Amino acid sequence: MTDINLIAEYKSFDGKLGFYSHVSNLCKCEMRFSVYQPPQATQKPLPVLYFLSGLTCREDVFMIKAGAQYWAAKYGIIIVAPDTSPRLTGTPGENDEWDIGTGAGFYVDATAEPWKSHYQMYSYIVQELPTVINSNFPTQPDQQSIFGHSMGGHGALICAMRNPDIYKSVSAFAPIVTPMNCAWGKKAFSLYLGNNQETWRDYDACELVQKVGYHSSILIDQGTADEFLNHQLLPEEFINACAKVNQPLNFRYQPGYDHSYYFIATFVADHIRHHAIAFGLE
Ligand SMILES: N[C@@H](CCC(=O)N[C@@H](CS)C(=O)NCC(=O)O)C(=O)O
Repeated sequence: MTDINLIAEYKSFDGKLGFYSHVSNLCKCEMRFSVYQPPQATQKPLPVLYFLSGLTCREDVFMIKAGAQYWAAKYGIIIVAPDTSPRLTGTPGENDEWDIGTGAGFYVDATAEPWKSHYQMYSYIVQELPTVINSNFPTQPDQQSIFGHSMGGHGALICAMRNPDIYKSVSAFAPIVTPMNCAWGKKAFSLYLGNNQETWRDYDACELVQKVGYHSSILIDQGTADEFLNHQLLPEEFINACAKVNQPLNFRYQPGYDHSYYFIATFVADHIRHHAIAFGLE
């Protein structure tokens, strides 16, 4: 049993929403996450769906703003939302800019100084956090899926494509699909991974889909009024990359929607249903 500390707990849709902290061996600091356990969790082990948030978010934002708990309770799925980076690590510069360091871990394992001592978000999400969750909550460890938003959409896509045996399904809201080719990604990858762009490829969804693909259809929603659409998110790159290798992709442009959680809340039911189907719950 890995030690976790309960910070706060709320009844929600007959289930339980909890906020927790634990000491991460990989990130070498206290990390926080939230878990929604639907009412079915008191009766039997359930599938787990991980949600990775975007830049500047914490472990609470998805639970507060997306309205996912109703759907998690309907299908009987545990939802876990981790923080987006280590915090208070003492890494020089960690709090200087909103798109680097705190709140901006980019779901990579940093290899460059000064980030590499704490910023190990890829392995944290794929290995350490699931171990913590599976040893403290009534989960079915062989039934895991992942989704996310923006930077977290990028995280979900790369985690799923690199670990198709771990994740039954993947979906994303307004994901960064080619961090190697957008300003946010270039800045983060050059700082976290160094300047050798060869090492960036395994963290780029457009590269990965052509190299390894994914075993099932990927669902993506993207608002057409998203302020980051044309210079950061570059969805057409992913649509083209999937087409090249015949990767099944359900890409939906949503007219008039922006990058906010109002957009996510509008389509969250479709995403949870996508994962419920993969879990055999519908
Ligand atoms: N701080 C940035 C925007 C950051 C941003 O839009 N973050 C998105 C994820 S990429 C988010 O979900 N923010 C939290 C929220 O909307 O509650 C800016 O001012 O341009």
